[in-house]
Amino acid sequence: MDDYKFLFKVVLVGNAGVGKTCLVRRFTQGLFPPGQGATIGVDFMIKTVDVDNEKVKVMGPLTTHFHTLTLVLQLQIWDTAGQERFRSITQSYYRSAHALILVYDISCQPTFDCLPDWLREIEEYASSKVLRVLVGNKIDREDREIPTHVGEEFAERHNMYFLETSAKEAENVERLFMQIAEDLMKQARSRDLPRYDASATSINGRTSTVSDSSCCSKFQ
Ligand SMILES: Nc1nc2c(ncn2[C@@H]2O[C@H](COP(=O)(O)OP(=O)(O)OP(=O)(O)O)[C@@H](O)[C@H]2O)c(=O)[nH]1
Repeated sequence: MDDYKFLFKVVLVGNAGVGKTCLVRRFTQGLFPPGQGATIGVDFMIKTVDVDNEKVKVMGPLTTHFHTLTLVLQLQIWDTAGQERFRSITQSYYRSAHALILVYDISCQPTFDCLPDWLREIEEYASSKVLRVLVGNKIDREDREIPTHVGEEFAERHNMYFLETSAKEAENVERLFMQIAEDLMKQARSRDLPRYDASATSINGRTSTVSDSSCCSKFQ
């Protein structure tokens, strides 16, 4: 059995208090922390999100047989501080991100108004290939200020995926991260999973990389 471990870096950004930490805690620990304090600098968590098996045909000079590959997918989720004073620290985490989640609070107009500033930062510091997702959080709240279609239009205009979530009510949180994982996995598969052909007698020792900034390796 051969295992391939894919590690993808996902970074959350957005104004202070929009719920970045709560989204991460909901996804990684299944809870909504009471009295969540502001993030200082950057925090990170790892979650193994998917284990997939793939049968591949291995054709040797004498025999042809099937091999089962176990694909293990991990998300390394970086939760950055929204406060301005941490900005120079958090910027340094953009570069190696495979996906960036830009979060605003649907009940707080200023967090939406700041999105263009965040996009400028992303453009300046992140890879141009980064997967960008816009998230309107706190949809459980009744004092909504930003209608869904406004968020949707903004995302469309800037080539981003869009999703509304509630970390509190666990709405769309799993879907958000799983969609990202699936997309990144799709990219990785189309690029770098080893190919098996007539000349391949052994698949041992192959290493798969997700992209130039990735950390993805075969483990024994
Ligand atoms: N109603 C509601 N409140 C939420 C939700 N998500 C987070 N909150 C609340 O919003 C506040 C800020 O949440 P955090 O997760 O700390 O926000 P943050 O974006 O990580 O903030 P910084 O670390 O300062 O950047 C907390 O009081 C949370 O309880 C949500 O989905 N619904």
